[in-house]
Amino acid sequence: MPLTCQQLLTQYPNQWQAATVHPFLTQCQQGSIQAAQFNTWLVQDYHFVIEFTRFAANLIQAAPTAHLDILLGGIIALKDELTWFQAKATERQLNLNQALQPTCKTYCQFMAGLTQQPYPVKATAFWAIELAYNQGWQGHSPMPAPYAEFADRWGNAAFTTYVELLAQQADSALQDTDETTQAQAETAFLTIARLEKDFWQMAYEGS
Ligand SMILES: Cc1ncc(CO)c(N)n1
Repeated sequence: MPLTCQQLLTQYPNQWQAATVHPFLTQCQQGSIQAAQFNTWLVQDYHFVIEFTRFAANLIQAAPTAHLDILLGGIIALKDELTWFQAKATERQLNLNQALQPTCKTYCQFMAGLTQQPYPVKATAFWAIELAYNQGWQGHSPMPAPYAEFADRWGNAAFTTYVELLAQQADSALQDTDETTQAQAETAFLTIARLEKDFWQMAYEGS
């Protein structure tokens, strides 16, 4: 039986919960997050999304033709997202040219390493990274201003649909793979779960 995205979620509920439920999100929802902590997350996530965009390009390079339409839609969303991050940083008078924190650097290096993996592993990882934010922000919605627009960006229903389509594409790529590739996809999923948890925590560790 080939591995599926749903199977990964069913098999590792605790790891996935830790990736998508965190005091950072709870405090955004309660409006009690410290500005410095939110700003740390924002600047680091901007850098993360830059690297994620490069990963998306690499995924497209390896994708079967039938998967391009959904992935190109993702690229358009990332173009908007990068511009939006810049606008949010300007509003908050944040300098985006800050050094990457160790956790962000580790996550970016992990994504760069995924480019060496076979397409089914890349597709599973791309899905998991988007699902983490979709579920994390949606699961702590609604949020009060000024956090509502952050919660909506990743928690909105259209984004949920996009993530479901990414799961279908990853599932179809996983269908015809050997056990080694499936094990690599599973390892990537678990690494992403850990890095997502660490990424929320990072907001409390630097400024
Ligand atoms: C850390 C992290 N994970 C996932 C996403 C979703 O793209 C993001 N922006 N940042």
